[in-house]
Amino acid sequence: MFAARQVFAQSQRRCFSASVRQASKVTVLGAAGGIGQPLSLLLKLNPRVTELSLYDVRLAPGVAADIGHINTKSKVTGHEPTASGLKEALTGAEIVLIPAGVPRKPGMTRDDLFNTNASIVRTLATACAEHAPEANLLIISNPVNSTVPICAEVFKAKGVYNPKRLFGVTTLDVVRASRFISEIKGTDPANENITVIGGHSGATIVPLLSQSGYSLTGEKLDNYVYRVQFGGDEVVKAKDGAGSATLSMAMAGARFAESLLKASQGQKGVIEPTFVDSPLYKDRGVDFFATNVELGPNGVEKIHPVGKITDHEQKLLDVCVEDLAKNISKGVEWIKANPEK
Ligand SMILES: NC(=O)C1=CN([C@@H]2O[C@H](COP(=O)(O)OP(=O)(O)OC[C@H]3O[C@@H](n4cnc5c(N)ncnc54)[C@H](O)[C@@H]3O)[C@@H](O)[C@H]2O)C=CC1
Ligand SMILES: O=C([O-])CC(=O)C(=O)O
Repeated sequence: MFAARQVFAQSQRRCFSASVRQASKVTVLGAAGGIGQPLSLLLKLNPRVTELSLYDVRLAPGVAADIGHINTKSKVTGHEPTASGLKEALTGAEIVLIPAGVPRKPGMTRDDLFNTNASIVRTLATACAEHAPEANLLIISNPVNSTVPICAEVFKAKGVYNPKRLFGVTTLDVVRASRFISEIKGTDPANENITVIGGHSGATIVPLLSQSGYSLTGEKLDNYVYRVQFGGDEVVKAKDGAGSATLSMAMAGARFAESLLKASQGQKGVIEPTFVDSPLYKDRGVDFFATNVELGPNGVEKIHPVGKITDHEQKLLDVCVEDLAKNISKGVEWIKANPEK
């Protein structure tokens, strides 16, 4: 009996160590930018990260040297666009975050960034498919609604696409939705977790206040929804030509990476909203959709359905799905016409 129990305990330990990672290399592509620097700083402060690899077309070794002096255990390396720079930055990564690309200026939509950022993301996704095909890929570069489908096509073309490992980072929408309702209701934002579904721009961002038991109506509801959908524009306007959200985005990206690390290190019930390859609206031409997603050692563990919503939320959702279908097919068509050479 005792021997049998010992064998069982040993096999349990083996199972645990097979699925739970002890070393976690995290790579940031675009690490010297407005988001990249504070994001890298927050990752350096995270004890779950054992190696932090920073790549940018400029300044990454400098950022790495600076962050590397912080007295936490993780090793920090900086990589430049040399012949082997991207390969070294990516090899062995468990998580790759991509905030590389240009940000908006006042008067621009996220879609106005498409022409520049699509090719940056294509190049970086190609390198990820070659050097870190099994990593979790977290796309921050806008327009997320189109850059995520571009990455999926790059991975498919290389024969390494795993839909469970590709994530558009929409965490900032949830962070804002939670903060803004706490301002209205006088609650602690740390206790708010408003579900936000859809995509990551304007009308594709759909907050589901009703699922948290709130029932704003009329102008109050319209103002709230508008603020969540166009929170990014608020920051773009306030920065007055110097870019878009960087610090709140760094926090949101670090939170999402932390959740993935927790899940890969064995924690159960880790749920984050994220824009993933999703079955929910494929029949309406939408292959990617953000809802709450349970994370696990293999990336996406379970995609939650939208759940019960009000008629008003359903109207917002219908507009969202129509816009998203266009954003997604724009990315797919572009990458098919412009594959990486
Ligand atoms: N998903 C989201 O919720 C959010 C997304 N964003 C998006 O994140 C992106 C980055 O924004 P910021 O950091 O403010 O811009 P930034 O201009 O401050 O930084 C971008 C960095 O990317 C680097 N870069 C450019 N091309 C590269 C390449 N081929 N390889 C590696 N690095 C490259 C640049 O050198 C720069 O350091 C923008 O597209 C922005 O719209 C911004 C806020 C929120
Ligand atoms: O608004 C932008 O361009 C940047 C962004 O995605 C956000 O802040 O949500």
